[in-house]
Amino acid sequence: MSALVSESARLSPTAVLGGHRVVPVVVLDDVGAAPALSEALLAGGLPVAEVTFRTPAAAAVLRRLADRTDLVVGAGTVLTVAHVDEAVQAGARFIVSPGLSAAVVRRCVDLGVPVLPGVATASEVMQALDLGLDTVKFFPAEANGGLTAVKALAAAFPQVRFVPTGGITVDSAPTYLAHPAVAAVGGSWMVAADLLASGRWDEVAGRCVAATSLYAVSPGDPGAASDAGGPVEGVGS
Ligand SMILES: O=C(O)C(=O)C[C@H](O)[C@H](O)COP(=O)(O)O
Repeated sequence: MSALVSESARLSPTAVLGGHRVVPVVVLDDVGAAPALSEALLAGGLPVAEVTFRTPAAAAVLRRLADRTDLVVGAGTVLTVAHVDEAVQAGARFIVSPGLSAAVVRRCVDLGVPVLPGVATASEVMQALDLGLDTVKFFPAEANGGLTAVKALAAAFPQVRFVPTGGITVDSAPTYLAHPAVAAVGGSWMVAADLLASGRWDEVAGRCVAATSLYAVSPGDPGAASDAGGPVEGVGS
């Protein structure tokens, strides 16, 4: 294994997920709701959250969620190097972007934080490969051709794994997850804004249970759930 491959494996954003293959994408502007959200995710058996940097409260929400060492919390909608720094300081254990910024990727690599940049085209996959990555988000998945597009990209790039996100539902997720090039999917359906706003935590937990029923968590996966509280530097090591 080359040094480049070894490094990219160490920084794999999916290794940090502890074998989980659905990433709840959270948009929350009420920091006070973070503890209840943590409990709902844990009760639903899906101890993972991507907190999007789309609200002024994002860093504070991320910090509150990351207080729980039994949750793996990352940051989404990370657009700039400054966002990366803010997210990591708040406890983000992985970074997700809607697009591919070499500056964002390089900052994450420098900090030793797994990064999942968004791609929508073959050219962007090639840029990700040039940056030493082997796992990318496919975004916005449904708007860009869905599973048909994933299959076409995977045929050209068999060394790449994809995390389709954007427009995916509990109904469409299984067909994505069944494709060998799909490492995981992201989505907001189990943490929908209306559920969070109205405090329907039982429904959030129930949707998490339904999401986890779509895949089997392999105990042999790198960064397995028992390591969920480990430091970023330990991911995949
Ligand atoms: O900006 C980012 O980095 C993101 O992560 C965007 C989210 O992945 C999508 O907004 C989730 O899409 P829905 O499941 O359709 O709500």
